[in-house]
Amino acid sequence: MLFAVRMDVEIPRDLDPGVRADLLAREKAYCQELQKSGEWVHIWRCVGQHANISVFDVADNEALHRILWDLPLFPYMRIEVTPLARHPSDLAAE
Ligand SMILES: O=C(O)C[C@H]1C=CC(=O)O1
Repeated sequence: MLFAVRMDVEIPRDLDPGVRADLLAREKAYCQELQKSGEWVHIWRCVGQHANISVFDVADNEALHRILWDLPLFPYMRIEVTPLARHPSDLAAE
């Protein structure tokens, strides 16, 4: 199942710099691990914002929920999930 996910990140400005650096490093490693497994298909930066739009290809809603819940930055994110279906005008669907 495909999902578009928008993640808006807001890390408190007063967070300890070491904690912040560790969180960002763990987030990057987790994201890249899921890209290698094929579940995190795309990640795009939203220009000028600490936000991304990503596409996930996962087994079901529960699998996506688990992935998002385990994001190291999860406590500092607002997340919007949109389930995707093939568009009838998509050439690939013909
Ligand atoms: O900066 C972000 O967009 C948040 C986050 C999601 C994956 C990752 O590596 O960082």
